[in-house]
Parts: sequence; structure tokens; C-alpha cells
Amino acid sequence: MSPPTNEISEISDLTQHFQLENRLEKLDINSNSSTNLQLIDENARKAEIQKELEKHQRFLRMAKVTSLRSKDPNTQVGCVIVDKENCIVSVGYNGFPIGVDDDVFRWDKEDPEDNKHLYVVHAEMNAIINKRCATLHDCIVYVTLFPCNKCAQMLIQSRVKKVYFLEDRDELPFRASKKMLDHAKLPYEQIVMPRGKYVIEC
Ligand SMILES: O=c1ccn([C@H]2C[C@H](O)[C@@H](COP(=O)(O)O)O2)c(=O)[nH]1
Ligand SMILES: [Zn+2]
Repeated sequence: MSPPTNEISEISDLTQHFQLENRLEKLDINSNSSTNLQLIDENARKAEIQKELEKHQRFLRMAKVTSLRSKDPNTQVGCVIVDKENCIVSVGYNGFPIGVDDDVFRWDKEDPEDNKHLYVVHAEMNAIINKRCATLHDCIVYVTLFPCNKCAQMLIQSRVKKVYFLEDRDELPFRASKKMLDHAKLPYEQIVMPRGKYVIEC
């Protein structure tokens, strides 16, 4: 099963079709013509889609800011989880476990025995563990990097509703993750950030 593309194509259509708004303003909206009513309907739907997209971008920006706390010199990942009311219930970033000293467990070690991948807790896992609510059932996950296979397992088990992400990777853990998410019918969607509005330098 391929990732849901409807919403993405609707959103990219949106930019082009937003010109319709201008046309609509020029129309006589007191007229009962069904064409006018259809345009008003379509316009309202597009405004709704735009509002939703901006919400996703806002939470992904927060995930990006969260990722800046990670000490991983190669890849900083941030995750924000929100509930049905759009309240943030958890955040997480990739880091070594509590008490595991960065000076001993170094990020830059190539040796397989000491490699960071053996020790790092992924952003999504930290967010799942840090949650400030009883359950993540039906919550929405915003993450700067597509979840790996292990994180996908945890997200599926947590019964979250959907995953929005920024960056993707064509590597085995990520391909396996997609296979699992598709099979478990947990939808995911890549969001493109507006240029120049990604994250505030800090
Ligand atoms: O689902 C994921 C996948 C990876 N991460 C973290 C784990 C590591 O700290 C980095 C990836 O390091 P690379 O050197 O780019 O392979 O990203 C995560 O938090 N969540
Ligand atoms: Zn992971």
C-alpha cells in the first residue's frame, strides 16, 4: 500500500487554486446561481485545508526546535505529540539514556562496539516515554525525520492516529517502517515547509 497522496496533492493544488478566491470576491454572491454556491463551497474547503496545513507546519517547527537540543553531531531529531484538542502531550529528541555520560559514550565513535546507534534513545521513543497523559491513543505525532522500524513499532503499539514528518530516508529501517505502518494502517504524511520559514535560528 502506498502512502496517502490525496491530501498532498490537494495541498499542492491549493496554491494554484487559491486564485479562485480573488475570482469569488468579484462574483455577485447574492445571486443564487449554483456555480457561485459551488465556488463558495470549494473556497471554504480550500481555506480549511490551508488552515490544517499551517497547523501541521507549526507543530513541525516545534519539533525542529526540539531537535536542536540533541547532541548528535550528525542528525538531530525532534518529536512532538499532540492530542485531539491540539494540546502538546509530549516532546522528545534523540539522546543517550539518563546517566549515560556523553564523555564516555561518545557520539563520534566508529568502532561497532562503541557506535552511538547501540546506545541512543530515538526522539519518538523519548516522546512516547515522556508523555504527560494516560494514553497516546488517537494522538498525532510530528517528527523531523521519518520514524525508523523500531519507532514505528512503538507508535503502532501506542495506537497513535497519524504521523507527520519532514525528512525521509531510503534506508532499510525506514523502508521496513513504511511496510509496517502501511500494513497496520497507520497513516503518515510528509509536510513541506514554506521556504524561509523553517525554523528561527537560535
Ligand atoms: O526513528 C529515528 C531514527 C533515528 N533517530 C536518531 C538516531 C541517531 O541519533 C540519528 C541518526 O543518526 P545517523 O548518523 O544520521 O544515522 O537519528 C531517531 O531519533 N529516530
Ligand atoms: Zn527510531
